Parts: sequence; C-alpha cells; structure tokens
Amino acid sequence: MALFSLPLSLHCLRTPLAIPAKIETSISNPQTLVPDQKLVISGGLKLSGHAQISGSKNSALAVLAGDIVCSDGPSLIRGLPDLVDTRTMAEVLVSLGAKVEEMGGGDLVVDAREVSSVEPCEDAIGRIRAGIFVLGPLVARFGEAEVSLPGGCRIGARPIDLYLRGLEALGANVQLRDGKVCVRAANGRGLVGAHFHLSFPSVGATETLMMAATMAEGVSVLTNAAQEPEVLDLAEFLIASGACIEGAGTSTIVITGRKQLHGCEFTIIPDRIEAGTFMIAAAITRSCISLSPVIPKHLESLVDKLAIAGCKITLRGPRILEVSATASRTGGDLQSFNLVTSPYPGFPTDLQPQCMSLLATCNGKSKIDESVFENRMHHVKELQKLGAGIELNGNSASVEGRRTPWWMALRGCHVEAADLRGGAALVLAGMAAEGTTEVAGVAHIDRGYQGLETKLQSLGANIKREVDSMPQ
Ligand SMILES: CC(=O)N[C@H]1[C@@H](OP(=O)(O)OP(=O)(O)OC[C@H]2O[C@@H](n3ccc(=O)[nH]c3=O)[C@H](O)[C@@H]2O)O[C@H](CO)[C@@H](O)[C@@H]1O
Ligand SMILES: C=C(OP(=O)(O)O)C(=O)O
Repeated sequence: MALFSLPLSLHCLRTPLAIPAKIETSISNPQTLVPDQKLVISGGLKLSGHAQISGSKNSALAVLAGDIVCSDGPSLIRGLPDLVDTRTMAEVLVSLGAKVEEMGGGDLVVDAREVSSVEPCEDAIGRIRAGIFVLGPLVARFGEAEVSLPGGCRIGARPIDLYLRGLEALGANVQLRDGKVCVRAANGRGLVGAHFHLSFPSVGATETLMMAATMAEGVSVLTNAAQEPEVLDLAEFLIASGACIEGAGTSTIVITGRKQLHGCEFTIIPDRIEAGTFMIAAAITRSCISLSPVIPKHLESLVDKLAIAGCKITLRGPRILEVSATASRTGGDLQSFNLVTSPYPGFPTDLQPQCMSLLATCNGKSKIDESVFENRMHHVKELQKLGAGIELNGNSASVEGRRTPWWMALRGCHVEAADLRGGAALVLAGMAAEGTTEVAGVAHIDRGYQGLETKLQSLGANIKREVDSMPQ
C-alpha cells in the first residue's frame, strides 16, 4: 500500500488582471515526465480472446475532484484505472491536504477531511486537463480557490470561460493573477444557487459547476448541460455523498445545496472510450473478440457505425459484448461510413482518430467531421506516412479506403503520437499495416490506457514497448 505524498511549494502573486473573454489554457507535454518510449508493432495478426476494460479515466478524474467536497469522512473509490492521469489527480488531492491510499485492485481511499489548502500543486495541474475540475469543489467548500491553468491533450485552445462565467453566476468573483484563476465567493461566505445556461454543453464546465453548486445556498439550475455518462457518474458519486442532484445525464440539472457532504463507497463506470478502442481493434484486424465490463448504452453510436461497416456486435451478457468482423454482414470486406463527432449521445470525439485508422482500411470513401475540438487532426499526417489515403480540409477529413486485403492496406513505418487518442489510432493502424510500425510518444497513450500493449498482447497482437533511443 503506497501513500501518495507531495510537498507543497506554491504561492500566488497578487497582481490582478482583467479576465479575457476566453482564457485559453496552457497545454503540457507529458513526454517530459517519463523516459521516451515507443511501441513496436508487427502488423497483420488477427486477434482473439477477451479484453478486460478498466474504469473510466474521465469519470475517475471527476470523482477524485468531487472528493474535495466530502469533508465528513473518507470515501472508498473502486474500479479506478491505474493511469498517469489518475495518479496525477491523486497528487493534486494530496497537495491540498487530502490523504490518498491505494488499497490494490483499483481501490483507493480518499480522505479529504483535512484538506486545508485552496491552492493545488501547479505542476500537477499543468499536466492534466481535469486539474481545473478542482476549482468548483474548492470554492464550494472553502469559498475560494487559486488554481493554475490545466494541461491535457493539445486538441484545441480549450478555454475555461464557461467554468468562470458559471462560477460568477453562482456569486463568485473571478480574477486571473500570475497565470492562476483566483475565485472567491463574493459575499465572503459561500456560493449562492442560480440559473446558468451553458452556451455549449462542455463536460468539464458542467462537472465543475455541478460540484460547485452542491454546497451553494439554495437551488441551482444548469441548462444545456453535458449529458455524457461521466457527468452522470459524477452526479451519482455526489448523491451517494449526500448531495441533492436531479436530472444529471439530461440537459437540465437541478442541484439543491447542502451544508456538508460525507464520504461514501463508489464504483467508477467502465471506460467507454477504452472499450470502443478495443472494438475498433477487432474491426481493423477483421477479428472476433469479446470485452467486458461495458455499458452497452454508452457505446450505441459506435455500435451503429461498426454495424454499417459490416461488423456483427452481440451482447453476450449484461456487460459483455462480442465484436466480430470476420464475416461481414455484407458478404465482403468492411464498408466505409461517414461520421461527425458531437456531444453525447452523438459520436464521441475521443473515438474519432481510432475510427479514421479503421476507415483507411475499409472499402470506399468516407468523410469524418470533427465538430467538438478545433484542432484534433494531428494523427492525419502520421496515418498518411503509413500510406493512408486521407485528405484534410480544416476539421474535415476525406478518407479513401484501400481496396487491398486489410493487412496490406497500410505500410509500417516510424510515427509519432501527438495526443492520447491519436496515439491509440496509430497503434491500431500499426496492427493493420504490413511490416513493422513504431509509435513514439507513448507517454500520451499512458495518460489514458491502462496497459494497452499488455491487453493487446493477450489478444494475440505482436506489440512491445521499447526505450526510444531516437526521440523526435
Ligand atoms: C478529463 C475529461 O473529462 N476530458 C474529456 C472532456 O474534456 P473537456 O471537459 O475539456 O471538454 P469540453 O466538453 O469542455 O470541451 C468541448 C468544447 O467546448 C469548448 N469549451 C469548453 C469549456 C469552456 O469553458 N469553453 C469552451 O469553449 C472546448 O474548447 C471544446 O471545443 O470532454 C471532452 C469532450 O467529450 C473529451 O474529449 C475529453 O476526453
Ligand atoms: C482529450 C482527452 O483527454 P483530456 O481531456 O484529459 O485531455 C481524451 O481522453 O481523449
């Protein structure tokens, strides 16, 4: 059992700045944190067997932040994925004064009773997007917070204006000082319930404001809220901790503030994006695999697309899916499909790059439109190096599938992951490429996939991790 501990060495210079309409957040490079590594894949092998899906990264990060409001007793969080990002979030909590103890098997005890600081470790916040999620629960519990700008994938400007406008609606003063967001309840006591309409259903802003409102005086209503399963999971954790929240998982969330929240026992939902990545792995290698645990409803938009391609997806138990791409329903090889990413229940942006790899091996032309993030196409030039027929026009990619056997659709070479899901897309492409593919920048992949290469090896893939002696 390891106890996370971190020294606190933070201070905030008190130089008030006006808040720009959209504060763009600084984005860190996780590669600076671990030695450079690459994944080396020999393509062309079919997969078989069963993939074990870990707990959801995005849900785990939000729930860990949500622990901050639990001032009355510890929580036992079960099913946490062991990821660089979840460990970083634990560092953030420890930097605030929380006790975090690993119990093994993905169970973590978080005791936030002694949280006393409102300034989390700047370095840790700068490594993950979810670092900024602590803003809401800190202001809820202490009436103030000073948080530096977060990291995360470089997939767009990723401003936090909705977080800040929402907190202002709940009665907070917001200032930017020395690169930190400084938020203070204006009445000197605590936040006050209010109505806030999100101009876009941002996941992080919805989660931050929902956490903030759990201890605000009176009733808060969030409209045009994000409906992602991770928002609902966070709400269920908060409800188990004593919060009063209705409507999470729909576009209107009503929160009635409570004076104090307590610890609880809670299990994180399975990671729908990891599950989706394995489903696409089965499709791109024209294989049949099963996976569990999954919540089938969370995967509906991907299931619809894979069915159009010709895959057969079968529920083998309440939480077990089988994906078969061996004999397509159309009788021939997999067919192309178009996709547009959009907020849940639309097609998830976090599966767009992996689908692009698949489409590069399917019959026919397809079009992929990325509508959630303005800069999430870094994988295109790497897929082009592998021989994929992709033409990029802004956030729209036209993919010309290769009319060859799937294992010859791409040619192995050295490629570089620029972000988490783009990295996963390159690994998938490598499994469908002739020869050897080296994917550098594995630190990006480690942020969000627990043991990706070990899980793929157990399905029969030829993939190994090596030190990258020639980092880019
Ligand atoms: C840790 C975590 O949960 N990450 C997920 C979360 O990111 P994250 O919470 O950052 O994503 P958002 O839903 O907030 O972002 C979606 C869009 O809204 C914009 N926006 C967001 C906030 C804001 O204040 N102003 C604004 O303009 C963003 O720039 C982006 O274009 O949801 C994304 C969309 O499903 C996923 O890809 C990420 O995996
Ligand atoms: C974009 C992602 O993560 P983050 O928001 O943590 O950068 C992701 O999980 O694909």
